[in-house]
Amino acid sequence: MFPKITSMKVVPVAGYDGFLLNLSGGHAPWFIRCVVILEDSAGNQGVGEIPSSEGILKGLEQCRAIVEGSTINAFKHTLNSARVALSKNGREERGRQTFDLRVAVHVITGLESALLDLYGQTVGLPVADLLGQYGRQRDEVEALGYLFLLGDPDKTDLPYPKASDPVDAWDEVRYQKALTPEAVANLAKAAFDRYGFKDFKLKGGVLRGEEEADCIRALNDAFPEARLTLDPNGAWTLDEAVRVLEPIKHLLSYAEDPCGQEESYSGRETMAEFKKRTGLPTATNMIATDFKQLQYATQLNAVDIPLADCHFWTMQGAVMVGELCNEWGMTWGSHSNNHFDISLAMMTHVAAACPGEITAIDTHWIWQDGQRITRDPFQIREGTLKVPTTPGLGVELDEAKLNQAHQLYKSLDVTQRNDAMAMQYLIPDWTFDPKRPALVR
Ligand SMILES: O=C(O)[C@H](O)[C@@H](O)[C@H](O)[C@@H](O)C(=O)O
Ligand SMILES: [Mg+2]
Repeated sequence: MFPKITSMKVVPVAGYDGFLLNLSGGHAPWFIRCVVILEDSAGNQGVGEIPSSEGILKGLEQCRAIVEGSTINAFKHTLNSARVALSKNGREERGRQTFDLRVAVHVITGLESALLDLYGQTVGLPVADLLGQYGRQRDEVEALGYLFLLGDPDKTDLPYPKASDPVDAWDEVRYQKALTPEAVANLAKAAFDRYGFKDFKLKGGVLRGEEEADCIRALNDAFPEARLTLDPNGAWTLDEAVRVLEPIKHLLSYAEDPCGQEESYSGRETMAEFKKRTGLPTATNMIATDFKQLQYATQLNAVDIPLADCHFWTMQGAVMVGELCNEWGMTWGSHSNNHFDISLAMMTHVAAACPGEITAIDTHWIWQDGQRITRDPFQIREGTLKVPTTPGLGVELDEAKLNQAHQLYKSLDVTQRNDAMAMQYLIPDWTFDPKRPALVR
């Protein structure tokens, strides 16, 4: 007899964040996530982590009756029932912010992770070994150093974290203003010293394109061997994207969402045109975010690297994208948002199960490192994460830390990420414009 799910707990949590800038504005001093905890009749616990929003919390409640009482080995049936129930809420849009605003796919992923965690513990296999057609493909997953331009926290009265007891340079620079090529190179050096990254990505969509290109030049001077990329989240017009990136294309391994929807052209069309004009490979987490969009992106030859973040593709869906990439001569990668350590584990297992050559995964973890909700978070060493061999996800909740993060969430009265709030300290009345870098007003 397989165990049954005896309870489903949904715990919204919050952690602290720096003043990271992007097209959507500036990160608040906190970020919110949602932890799904399933317990089964064998006494095991399975966990999942996803973004949090009112819609996501409601969507999880909508699935409670489907999940509780279900048998572990029937997890696909359970997920399918959840999918069918959620699809009745109607069609959803990703939106034009840098982050994905859909509900159903996130809800399914939260449940899927916790169910896979439990199923893995029941059959004695790590989640990576259960995913996809082929299971585990590698024992180590490469991560890239995800750098951001940083606003000056002293220009706000918000409770941004400070380097009170820095253990190294990373602990200091990640909380300070960084708006110049030198400051970006310093961030990279500090991140390299702690984590050993071989590749770096700079979040763009903040300064003028040419100024961000200068940051890439500074990164290349500091790390001539590193694979570099710049991601303005589609802020630039096609012409601008070509103008900005053509002079530095020899320094980039690919361009992430350099352009997007523009006048009567779709983002898939402008990206295809960008590739033709520059010859640069492209990556996206904005214009190929479901299988239908991926199909059109592929037909148009708009994207080389779909960044299939498991939080909005589902874990099994993200691996399926990896399998398609492997068959079709594309490269799989993963996007990320601010996250805790359960998500780090989810992304590691997913990346481990994608066949063929994949690109180093995004992770915001370096901005959150030091905060945790599991006992022993996966570590990034020499730019890589080890894929565990223990059954399930290989993480154990730290109830005290989880409760602390939940108390922080409760104290905030925030149910949706909002990057405009902090940005308005830098530029009064600032509002989001998907075609204008955040500081270009
Ligand atoms: O500000 C951020 O955290 C980023 O812009 C994300 O919202 C975004 O999704 C990013 O990770 C991306 O690759 O587009
Ligand atoms: Mg991106």
